Order: sequence, then structure tokens, then C-alpha cells
Amino acid sequence: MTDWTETYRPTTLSEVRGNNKARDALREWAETWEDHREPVVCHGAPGVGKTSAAHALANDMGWEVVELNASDERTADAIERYAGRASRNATLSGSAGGDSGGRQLVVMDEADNIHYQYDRGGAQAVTQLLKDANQPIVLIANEYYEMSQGLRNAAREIEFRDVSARSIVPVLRDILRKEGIGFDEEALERIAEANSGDLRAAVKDLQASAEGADHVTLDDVTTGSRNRAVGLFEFLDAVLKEEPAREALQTAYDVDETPEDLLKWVEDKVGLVYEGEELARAYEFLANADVWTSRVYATDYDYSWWRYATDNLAGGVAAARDHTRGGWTRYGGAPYRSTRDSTRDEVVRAIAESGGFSMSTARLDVLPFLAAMTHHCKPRDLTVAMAAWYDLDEAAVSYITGSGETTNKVQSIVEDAADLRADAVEEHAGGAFAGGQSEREHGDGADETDGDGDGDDTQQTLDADVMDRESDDGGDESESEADPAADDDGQAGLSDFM
Ligand SMILES: Nc1ncnc2c1ncn2[C@@H]1O[C@H](COP(=O)(O)OP(=O)(O)OP(=O)(O)O)[C@@H](O)[C@H]1O
Repeated sequence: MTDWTETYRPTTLSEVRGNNKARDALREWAETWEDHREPVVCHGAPGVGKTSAAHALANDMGWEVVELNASDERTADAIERYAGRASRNATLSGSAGGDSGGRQLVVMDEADNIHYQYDRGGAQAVTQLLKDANQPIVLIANEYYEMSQGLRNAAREIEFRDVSARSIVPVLRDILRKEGIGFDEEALERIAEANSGDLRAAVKDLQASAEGADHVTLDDVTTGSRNRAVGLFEFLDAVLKEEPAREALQTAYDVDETPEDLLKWVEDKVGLVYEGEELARAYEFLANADVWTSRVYATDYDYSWWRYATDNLAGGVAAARDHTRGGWTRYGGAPYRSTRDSTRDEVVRAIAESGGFSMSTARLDVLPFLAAMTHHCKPRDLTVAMAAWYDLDEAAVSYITGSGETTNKVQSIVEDAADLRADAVEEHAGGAFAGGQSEREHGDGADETDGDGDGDDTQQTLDADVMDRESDDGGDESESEADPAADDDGQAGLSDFM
């Protein structure tokens, strides 16, 4: 059975129900876009039709749609690609056929999750790119005030309100007519009221109630079977501030995210609200949740373990709280770990590709090994060789070694690695990456390199060097002195990690 929330998305703005004022404002924004060139932000609760309206608008204008998720991709890069200068050139050259032809409507979902801290150039760069964009951009957000003030000022605001039951009923009626299914009016009213404000949830309930029926009566309607979709910030408020354990758990079930993602959010934000002992108790529940989510993978994707993860991350964390709290919390963007995860994914990919490993071998076996061997960038020459071999940037070296990304130490390692790579290219010879180690004494096997220039020598040398480390770990005092951040490196002898 097809998903009615997709099948019956309005194809034109005039079919968008329940938010006439917002709909008209959106149309006016698009029709005058050439004059003002502002982005627009459509905000409101989940399921009220923001995304549907943006797509319907594009259809009316004859614009293509490019969908971006603000929390998935490096936002500045994504905007640059689709709405920066280069994209204008490409688009204008192909837009000979009239005013609207060739335009792309960039629809950026989850704009309240834009992850500024780790994005190229941060909030200002994103805001500037939006201001200079050469394509119309619609930002979609649930929580307007979670967006930075700069971003809010840079974009026109259109608020989508909860859709009234009175406006939901005709949408449901239309769908059943198109499906050729009869209905009692009161059945539709019941569904509309039970999902107050959330059109998408109402359409879902309608489909569930009408399944297999040729006439929907009040008895077919299971009201309260699901609540309206809950946004992430509402969920965080419920767990961290407002609801007792049982209700918080129920709320967690209504968020459209996996327990893994919910765990990242709670873990990242709990410190903004909890303190002292309640924070410690909350972390215990989060650690449990982490164990349960890992068990899903350990059991070849048995997702039934997710239940226990949700119990812990929602019910448990809510129970860890000493008292309820009011007020407004600025939760900020997507969790820190998601950026760490994307760095990790890049590192794992680089290791897998150059080593010819599977991703899981690279992640589970090789990465921990490299991390242990180069802990806090010690030994330095090995760390340089590794960075050269895998072509790692500062974030990746920092991820593997545990040293701060912005320290001189990491930056100078990446620079030296770049030199090594350049030398290797120049010499067209294998073994060049091992330059940093050339003065070292290699153990058995170091000279078994094949010299065929494909870089295997480097791996051999790295391996050999690694073997040597057990008895030789003292060669980097100069680095410690040069780098104030190296104080914590005293223990980084290789033997500690073998
Ligand atoms: N006439 C209509 N007007 C608006 N939405 C409709 C209409 N008919 C059906 N729908 C359905 O209502 C739902 C509206 O959800 P939509 O995804 O647009 O909301 P949203 O506000 O963007 O939510 P989110 O913030 O979760 O992305 C869609 O699934 C759409 O199919």
C-alpha cells in the first residue's frame, strides 16, 4: 500500500490547506524573488505543510527542487554548490526559456539544526552565503528561535500555524473520494480532532483507519493510536525538564528519529540542563542506552533492542532529574558527536580505501590500532607518516590521536605530511612517505619493500616502524618542548599501548 502522505501531497499551492496566509506570502515571495533575492524561512510545528508548500510552489513556478538537509551536510559547502556563484552561471546559461525557466528552488530542511560550530567559516559564512545566494532558498524549521539571530535577520519569515481540525477534514474527505472509499463525516471529524494541528499525522491515521475498508465509520477510527509528531526540541524539553519518566518515554516514541539519534541529542544536551548528581545519574542511563543500541549491531540488526535504549535515554534520563524545570533553553544545533561521527566516517573510508579493507575492518581493527600507535601524536614521525599515507587533515589527525585539532602539534604534523606527499609525488617512488623515518633503524622486514613505486613500501615501512616501537619510543622530546599542548604526552610510549 502506498503512503498516502506522499501520494496526496498537494501539487500546486492552491491545494495547500490550512495555512492560507502563509501560502499567499510564500507565493508573493517567489513571484518577486528577482527583485529582493532574499531567502525565506518557513517555520512551524511538524506536519503542518511547510515542505509540501515549498514543493507545490516550485511546481507552480516551474522550478526544479534541490533538497538539502541542514544537519547532514556541511551547510556552507552545500549552499555554495547549489546557490553560490558557480551555480548561477550554470543555471543562467541554461535558462534561455523565460523568467522562471532553469531556476532551482533550494529547500533546506532542519534549518534550526544548522551546525555552525564545525562548518566552514561558521554562522557568519552561512548567513553571508544565504544573503548572496543566486537561487531562491526556502529554509524549513520547527523552532524559529533555535536559528541564529543573523540567520533570522537574513531571511524573510513565514510562520505556518497548526492546521485546525476544520481545515483537516476537507483534506481527508478529498483523499477518500480519490480512493473511492465511502465515509461517515463524524469519522473524519474524530481523526481531525485527535491530531490537532498535525495534518500529516491525520493523513496517516486516516490511512490506518481505512485500510481494507470500503466505508470508514466512527468504529474504524482508532483515536489516540498515535499522537501528533513531536519535534526534537519538544522531546528534549519533555525528557530534560518537564515530564515524568512514563510520559517522557511516550513522547520519545512520537519523535521521528531513531533511538541512536535521540541518544546523541540527549547526550549532547543534558549538560545544558542537569547538574551535579542528577547529571551523573543521567549519564548512567545514557551509557546503558549506548549498550543497547550497540547490541542491535552485535545481533545482526535485531532492532528489538532499541526498546531498551529508548527506555533508558528517555524514561531513565527523565527519572534521573531532581525536579521539573520551566523556562526556555537554547539547545543549539545538532549534537557534537554527529560531526565527530562524520570525521570518523571519513577517516574510516580513507583507511579502508588505501588499505583495501572493508569499512568494518577499518573501523573495528585498524582505527583503534592507529589510535593506540599515535596517541597524542607520539611518536611524531610515525604520526606524520600516517597522516601522509592516509592523506589526513587536521580534524582526522586530531580524531585519531586525541590531540586538539587546532594545536601547533597537529597542524605542523599535517604540514609535514603534505611535504612528504609532495616528495613522494616528485620522486614517483615508493618509500618516500617514510622520509620522516628514514633515519630510524628498521627492524626485520623493513627492507622487504618491493620498490615498485605504488606506495606499498610506505606501508611496509610503517609496519616495520611500528614493530620497532616496542623498544624505541623516546625520539620526540623536541616536539614536546615546542608544543605547550604536549604536557599530557609523557605517558605516550608505545609499549603502553601494546
Ligand atoms: N491539501 C494539503 N495541504 C497540505 N498538506 C497536505 C494536503 N493534503 C495532504 N497533505 C499532507 O500533509 C502532510 C504535510 O506534511 P509536510 O511534510 O508538508 O509538513 P511539514 O510542515 O513540512 O513537516 P516537517 O516539519 O515535519 O517537515 C503531507 O504529508 C501531505 O501529503
